Amino acid sequence: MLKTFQYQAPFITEGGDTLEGLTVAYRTYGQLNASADNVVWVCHALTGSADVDRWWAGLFGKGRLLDPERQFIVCANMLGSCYGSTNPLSPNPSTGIPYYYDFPVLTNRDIMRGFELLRRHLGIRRIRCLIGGSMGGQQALEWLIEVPHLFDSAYLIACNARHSAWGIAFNEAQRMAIESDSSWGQRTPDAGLKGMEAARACAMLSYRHYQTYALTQSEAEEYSPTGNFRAASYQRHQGKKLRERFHAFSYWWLSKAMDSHDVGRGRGGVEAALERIRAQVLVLGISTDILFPLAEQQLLAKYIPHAHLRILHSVYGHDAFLIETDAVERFYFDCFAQTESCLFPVS
Ligand SMILES: CC(=O)SCCNC(=O)CCNC(=O)[C@H](O)C(C)(C)COP(=O)(O)OP(=O)(O)OC[C@H]1O[C@@H](n2cnc3c(N)ncnc32)[C@H](O)[C@@H]1OP(=O)(O)O
Ligand SMILES: N[C@@H](CCO)C(=O)O
Repeated sequence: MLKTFQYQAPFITEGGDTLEGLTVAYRTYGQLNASADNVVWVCHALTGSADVDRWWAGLFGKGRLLDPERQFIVCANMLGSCYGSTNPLSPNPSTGIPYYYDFPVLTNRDIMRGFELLRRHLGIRRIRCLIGGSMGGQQALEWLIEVPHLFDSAYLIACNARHSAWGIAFNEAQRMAIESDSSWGQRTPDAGLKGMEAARACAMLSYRHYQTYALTQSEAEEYSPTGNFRAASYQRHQGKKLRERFHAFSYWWLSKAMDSHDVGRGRGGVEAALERIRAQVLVLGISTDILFPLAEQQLLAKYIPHAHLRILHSVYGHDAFLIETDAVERFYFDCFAQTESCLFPVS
């Protein structure tokens, strides 16, 4: 069941804006044990939600990496997202109508502070393992740096210390697609949806890889050179699929939060920031990830004091972390099985 936490004090963003009545939606699975040392916190990616059992179903269940019979699992919807937390379509308490374009630009650090407020509200004092992939991994990093002694271990997948010029360029191209929709600018919840379809199709090129498309979307031997190509119909399907479950406001604002990502900001640079981390950290990179290339995970592993780097060889590109769940789990157990940080001992 989705629960909500409402923060009573004004929330001041990194950009100096104030949000009143901040809401963080979250789900918990399993029970906190007597020694309160079985908390696993999961940070979701761009269009995920607090329903980690749905979007990471392959990792979830008895005997799996995320096992509610052994762990107390928390997953919160990131601020700005449209799955229950405060976002641009939430009513502005001072007017009673949605913020729309007046919503402040949030940073990954703001989003992490939303998690931290929820953590205190829930009375959680230790986190056994913090797990995040992609944008969720970026937020997990922010948290590991900001509150280093809170965490025993972390699993950071396909993420980076600072969003790259390449990543920002991909996001800007997507925002341009949304902004070119003639309905963008209207104060209605469905503004920009057509543009968001194109934005998602553009994003797919960064979430997958040449090899993924070659493997799954190549034409059969006999095909019409002037007809509809499989890859073209796939792109359109992905756009429509997102349109049915997301809105352009969250998409636009979350892409800005991703652009803001730089763990070194105000902390003396990336290297100094990463060196503050105290947890045992497994960093996983994906061989075909063109959005968060391996060099970015190598940099994390170089400067995080207790880091282990592993590489998942996959044809699925960046999104392999959502698709190749057996491999994601295996890397975790191979790395942590014999350590105290392991989520459960392997006999
Ligand atoms: C409410 C919540 O809990 S949020 C949950 C949803 N959000 C998330 O899961 C966020 C993270 N998840 C994702 O990004 C994605 O779901 C992933 C990466 C895990 C998997 O992506 P998918 O789109 O499911 O996989 P894939 O790339 O193989 O595409 C399969 C889809 O494309 C369709 N497809 C494949 N080839 C073609 C084609 N040539 N033409 C048209 N459609 C095609 C398939 O029929 C399938 O459609 P369906 O999902 O509507 O059944
Ligand atoms: N496919 C992911 C984004 C990339 O991690 C999502 O839709 O959340």
